[in-house]
Amino acid sequence: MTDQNFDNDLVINNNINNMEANAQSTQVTDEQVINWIKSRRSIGNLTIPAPKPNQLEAAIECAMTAPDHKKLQPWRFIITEGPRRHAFGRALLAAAEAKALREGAELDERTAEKTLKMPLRAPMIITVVTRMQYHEKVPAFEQLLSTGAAVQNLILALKAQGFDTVWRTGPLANEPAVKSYFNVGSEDYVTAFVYVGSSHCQMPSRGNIDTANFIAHDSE
Ligand SMILES: Cc1cc2nc3c(=O)[nH]c(=O)nc-3n(C[C@H](O)[C@H](O)[C@H](O)COP(=O)(O)O)c2cc1C
Repeated sequence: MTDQNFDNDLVINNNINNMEANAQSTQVTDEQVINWIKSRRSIGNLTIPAPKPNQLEAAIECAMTAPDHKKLQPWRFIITEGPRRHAFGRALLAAAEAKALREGAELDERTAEKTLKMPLRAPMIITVVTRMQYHEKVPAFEQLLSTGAAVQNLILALKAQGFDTVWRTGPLANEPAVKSYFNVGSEDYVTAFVYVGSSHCQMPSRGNIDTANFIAHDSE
């Protein structure tokens, strides 16, 4: 991002502390944007408010700008809210029971209760599915990665509008009972459950991010 970009058009909504649609906008610096990206933290327990339809739409539009080889648009977004979270919980429980049975184990009552209540940890869950398409130039892993990029855009766009999130998938996400609940084909993947809501929780900052062991320069 150059200073010129910044001067010209970099405006983001500054309503992080004001979840009511306060249309105040502020010009921000490149450094502020970088620090804002680095400040993202996952929050496990979320409450209302959840995004309004226009906020959700904006976030999904951002998700759909993810890099996408051959424009396959392999992603689908399924919104679960309100009482449907109980139905989703029942699907997770059915999945956990089937998995346990398959593995010759038994689900104890505490785990069953916890599983049933999982979707109640946020007022909204966005299930992101990768709908695999055959394309000779776009292997499955690229379609999954593209969906992952869409999820990250979604999360950042929700954060920009004042919402907290956590990306969960867990061992039940692609169990048959869950896929069947969301009408996900056998070749397709539940790529994310993005739990969305609000929180007053202040997560500790990440501190310094040490990149040294993660970067190599291609040189002779
Ligand atoms: C594909 C994927 C699946 C994940 N599944 C879970 C999960 O099931 N449960 C969980 O607690 N965290 C899960 N995480 C990790 C959290 O989203 C989060 O990144 C992690 O708790 C670290 O917190 P931070 O985002 O604040 O750094 C998953 C992350 C990814 C990318």
